[in-house]
Amino acid sequence: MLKQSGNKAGSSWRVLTSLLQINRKLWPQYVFLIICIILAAGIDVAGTEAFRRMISAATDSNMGALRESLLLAGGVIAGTVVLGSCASLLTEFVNYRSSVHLESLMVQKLLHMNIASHRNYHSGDLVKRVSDNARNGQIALNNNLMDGFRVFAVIVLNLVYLSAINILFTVSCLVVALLLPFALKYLSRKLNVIYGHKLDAESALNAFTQECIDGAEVVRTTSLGERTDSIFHSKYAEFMKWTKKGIWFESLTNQVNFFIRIGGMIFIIGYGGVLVKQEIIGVSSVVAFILVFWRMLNPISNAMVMWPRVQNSLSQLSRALEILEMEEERGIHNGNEMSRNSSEPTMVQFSNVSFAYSPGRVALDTISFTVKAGTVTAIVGPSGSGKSTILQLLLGFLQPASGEIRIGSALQAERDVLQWRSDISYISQEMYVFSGTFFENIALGKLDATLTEVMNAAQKVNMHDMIMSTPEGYGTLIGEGGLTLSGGECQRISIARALLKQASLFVMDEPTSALDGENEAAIFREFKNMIKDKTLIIVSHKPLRLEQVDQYLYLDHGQIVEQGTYEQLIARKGKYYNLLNGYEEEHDIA
Ligand SMILES: Nc1ncnc2c1ncn2[C@@H]1O[C@H](COP(=O)(O)OP(=O)(O)OP(=O)(O)O)[C@@H](O)[C@H]1O
Repeated sequence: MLKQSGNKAGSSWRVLTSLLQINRKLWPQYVFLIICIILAAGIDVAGTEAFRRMISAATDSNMGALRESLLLAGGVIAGTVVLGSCASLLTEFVNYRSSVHLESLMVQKLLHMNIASHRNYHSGDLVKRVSDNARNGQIALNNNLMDGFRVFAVIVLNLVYLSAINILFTVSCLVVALLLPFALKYLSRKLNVIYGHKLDAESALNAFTQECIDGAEVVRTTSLGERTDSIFHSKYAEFMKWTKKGIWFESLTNQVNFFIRIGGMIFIIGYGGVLVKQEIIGVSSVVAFILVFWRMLNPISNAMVMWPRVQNSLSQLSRALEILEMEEERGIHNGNEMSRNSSEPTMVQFSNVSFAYSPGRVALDTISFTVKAGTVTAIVGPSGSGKSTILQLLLGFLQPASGEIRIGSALQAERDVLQWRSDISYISQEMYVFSGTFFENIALGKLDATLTEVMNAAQKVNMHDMIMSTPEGYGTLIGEGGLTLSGGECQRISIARALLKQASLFVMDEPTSALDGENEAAIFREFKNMIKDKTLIIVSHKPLRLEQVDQYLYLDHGQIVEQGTYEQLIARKGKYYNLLNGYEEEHDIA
């Protein structure tokens, strides 16, 4: 089952504390930013006081007091400019650093996470979690939290200031202002639930869209078109349902916000007028109250929509954290053992190995075999018999439920998985060409490879002439945005990559499935030269009939049912014999 929903990482508080830990190197910058915000709120209060004094001085015709209040206003303007610039520069800095840091942690995690967990997610969903949820969620959270500090500081400092003028008036105004959070609490909670559903629906829609694009050929060449259309529309309708609900609730939130603002202002003007008439406060103080509340209502209104926004960014970030909490491959960070990384041939041994992808569905059932150093073993058998599972276990992508796997004297369960893999040259069934040049793609097998080494490898897989016929030769771009290669050419590139690695053990999963007879023969001729001092394990659907294969393992329903040389299996006239006969008849091979 592919995962779509992302609220596993837990409560908002847990997401917040995890992010604080992740960004601990940025704590000094965060603290400095908060100090700037508090100082800016203090300057805001000083601005109101300067205004109040100006009005008072003007009504009293006191020129000395007017000059002083103008000086104070000048200081307020200068302080606002300096602190505002510091705060915006720091905000940009922490936004950039924290989002890039989170994204890079996620990319590292994706490279190191257990392959079984990786398969639980759709690739489109993973891309969205890294490049959208992590980046936008982190930036939105920073901005919303800093807005929160700003609002808190503005409210507290302004209330202290107003209390110095008249406590009763201040408390009454505060009560009116506090109506806002209570009125909007219910709406915010609803909005949060809606945002969660909307994210899930959007994720499911994106994953399905990517599947349609990736499988475009299959959709077109089968009768899937109409079905695909109807699934897309139902997913789109689900997404739109939550989008519309979200818009409606946002609009309701804004309306409630508006009415409380206007009501509050009417209350302040009315009550202030009564206090002036009773000569308890002066007109300049009422103006100060009006100014402060006019300014405070904005932060309070923002505070009300801020919590749903914080919730939205936290639910985005919980999808990112879910990836960071995934189990990594065993021993990935140990690095305390020296790698063998030798090109000496080595023995491979499976002892009583069992594996099940899910309880009750056994893929491999207590299998044991030995591949002697420097020999070639072909694993054959019908589809679903467990051939690829053996390779996945050998490569350490999967862990056996029971039994042991050894390369030479090294026991897999005791070794760092990266060092273990450094001894293996793997040619996968899925040939992947990265976006880059021919040189870069082949040199992935050996990162310090020279052009001559890369050319040698390309020559061995019959690709050199083709590469030299392209405009830039080995510098020609291939993959996405570059030259498009055929399946067979991609396969030859990945074989060249593996040849360059020069490991002690070659493991090949259907290595020539996309090749025509001529290229297949050429590659196997080359293998013959290459593998004369190597151990080689080949998995194949086809009943490979290669003269250099020393041992065949015939797999059926997760068990090795036949084992021996070509001659032994033919003489036995068992399952391998039948498979070979059937294949040769089907392909008209004499
Ligand atoms: N990721 C997976 N999750 C669940 N079951 C799986 C998974 N991969 C393989 N299986 C099941 O495990 C069994 C062995 O699969 P495996 O891919 O090893 O067979 P195979 O012989 O390599 O098949 P093929 O030749 O078609 O590639 C099959 O029953 C298959 O359905």
